[in-house]
Amino acid sequence: MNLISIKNLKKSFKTQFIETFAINDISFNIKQGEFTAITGPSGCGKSTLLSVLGLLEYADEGEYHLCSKDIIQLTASQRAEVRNHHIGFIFQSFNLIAELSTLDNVALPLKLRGVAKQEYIDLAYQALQKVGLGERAKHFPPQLSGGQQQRAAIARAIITNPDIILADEPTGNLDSENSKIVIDILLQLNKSGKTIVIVTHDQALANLAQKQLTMCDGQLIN
Ligand SMILES: Nc1ncnc2c1ncn2[C@@H]1O[C@H](COP(=O)(O)OP(=O)(O)OP(=O)(O)O)[C@@H](O)[C@H]1O
Repeated sequence: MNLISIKNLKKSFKTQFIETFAINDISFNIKQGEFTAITGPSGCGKSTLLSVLGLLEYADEGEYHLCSKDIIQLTASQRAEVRNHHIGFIFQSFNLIAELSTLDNVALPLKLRGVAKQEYIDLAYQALQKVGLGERAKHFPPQLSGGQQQRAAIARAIITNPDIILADEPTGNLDSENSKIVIDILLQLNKSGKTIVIVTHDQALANLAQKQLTMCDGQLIN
């Protein structure tokens, strides 16, 4: 079953003097349970594509079906709802909130859903334990190493049990040892059935994926 279906997708950025076609007529499908890597040179549109898939950016043209739902037609609040229920996002720079404890960061997507306090605390502990961070629940992000922060970000991404995890250069800010830990967690999540799409410059990481989408100048070249 196709979890994601993209057809003739386009997105450009207009500044005063220039229009950049970041995504220029792209079509592809991603099946449930697939591990897909998006690769390509700097500036070819990888992050823009992931942001459109994650409903952080709007496409200009084309079709996007997620879980058979037509995403393009949705209002902003419907998109937020889809994001909260179906998508977990992992960023290169972790994007944890420094003023919240690790536990509260991880619990945030459930708080936004209105889940009861004891339930979100229990689930956040479970998610932290899954990524080997149970002992760090009360620490604040600045008190964690980069690798630990990314594992907390993964716990935040999986706490809602999303259909799909989108990761933009998830190992980009990590040393090789922490990269390996994060990659192993992503592979484990994929093994347990999660659909994963990563953007990466790391060809060794891309080679672990079942499918590679290679971009160049806003287009797919494979
Ligand atoms: N907000 C924006 N305003 C104007 N142009 C943008 C904006 N975001 C991206 N672009 C342009 O769109 C193109 C694609 O950018 P994108 O960040 O998607 O590339 P990328 O492949 O992820 O690059 P990198 O590997 O360096 O992160 C680039 O030419 C970039 O300059």
